[in-house]
Amino acid sequence: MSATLYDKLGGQPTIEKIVDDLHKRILADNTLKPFFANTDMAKQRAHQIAFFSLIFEGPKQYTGRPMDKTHTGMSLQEPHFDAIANHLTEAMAVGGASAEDTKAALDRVSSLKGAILNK
Ligand code: HEM
Repeated sequence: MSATLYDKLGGQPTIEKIVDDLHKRILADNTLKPFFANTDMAKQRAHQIAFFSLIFEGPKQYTGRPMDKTHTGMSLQEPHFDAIANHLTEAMAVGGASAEDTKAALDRVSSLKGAILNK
């Protein structure tokens, strides 16, 4: 059996590192930061780690809401999505992910774009 993307990335410790770096980048980005003004970032961290585990074929531990319900009413536009995708790409590079694994991860996240933008 071939390794899952979750395993190839380095499992839970790497996903945690990537999410921490991603959240640092999001909160340092003035176009994104306001969206998270009322968000409990500790809870968000746990949900994001669990969500990536789910879509990268790691352990199924996600108990958050589906992507369309979560992001409804935020008036999210394509540039918001692209900004987070770019921060994720950089966080993955810093986390030591290969270009191939980063592309595979971004492909999965991008397949959720319609749901996240509620379009
Ligand atoms: C790029 C792909 C994205 C993914 C994979 C993603 C994933 C998630 C996940 C897993 C949650 C937690 C859901 C829950 O707790 O039930 C969440 C919440 C949230 N997301 Fe996203 N998201 C994305 C894009 C965005 C964008 C572009 C924005 C706004 C700029 C955004 C803003 C938020 C906010 C504000 C919350 C927290 C809502 C709350 O406080 O309850 N997300 N997202």
